[in-house]
Amino acid sequence: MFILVNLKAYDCNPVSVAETAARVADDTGARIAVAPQAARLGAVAETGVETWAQHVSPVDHGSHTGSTHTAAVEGAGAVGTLLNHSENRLKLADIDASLDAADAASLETVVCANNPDQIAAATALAPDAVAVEPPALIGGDESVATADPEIVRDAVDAAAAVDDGVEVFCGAGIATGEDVAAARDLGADGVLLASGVALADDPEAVLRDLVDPL
Ligand SMILES: O=C(CO)COP(=O)(O)O
Repeated sequence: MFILVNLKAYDCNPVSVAETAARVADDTGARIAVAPQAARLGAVAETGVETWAQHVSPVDHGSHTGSTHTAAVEGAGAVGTLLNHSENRLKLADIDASLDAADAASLETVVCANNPDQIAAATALAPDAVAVEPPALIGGDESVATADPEIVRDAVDAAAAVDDGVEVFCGAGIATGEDVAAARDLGADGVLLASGVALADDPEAVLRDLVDPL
């Protein structure tokens, strides 16, 4: 199971979370990645943790003020990127173009989606993985794997029906090892989570608990 920690724009110390995640990954052999704000990618990558961008722009080099170019992200040390997070939705054509840009920079890709129908559409664009995250459960206390197990199962089936080489992750409300185990039992290959780590008093304890069942 892949544990991808999205720090969003939370008021936390990304380097400290990254150092902790790197230590827990080293100690346990679990695959843990951290996705900070774009401006902190380099600092996070320097900790040695697997580093992901939260978003990349669907643009080539050129006159694109304010964009997040994949080459810059890769140059800062990121190895992957989220796309189409429910808090940063993209047009279909822009997801496609961002995937091309990510491929050109050799970034791994996870396209987020709200529901199994969107998961099928996202899978057709051939990212490395898709992630189902019901917006209503994001930032909540109950994990998607227990609050809405059907959506995870249906997302796994929807992706497999289109391309069984695309992995399926789930996210929203995941904060414990039990949540990760439940997601795995529903067929997920990984989890996305944010507030459970970014807002934790003791991120190390949360990360160790998350990977405990793996
Ligand atoms: O949006 C998410 C991860 O990308 C999930 O957020 P929470 O873990 O805070 O529910």
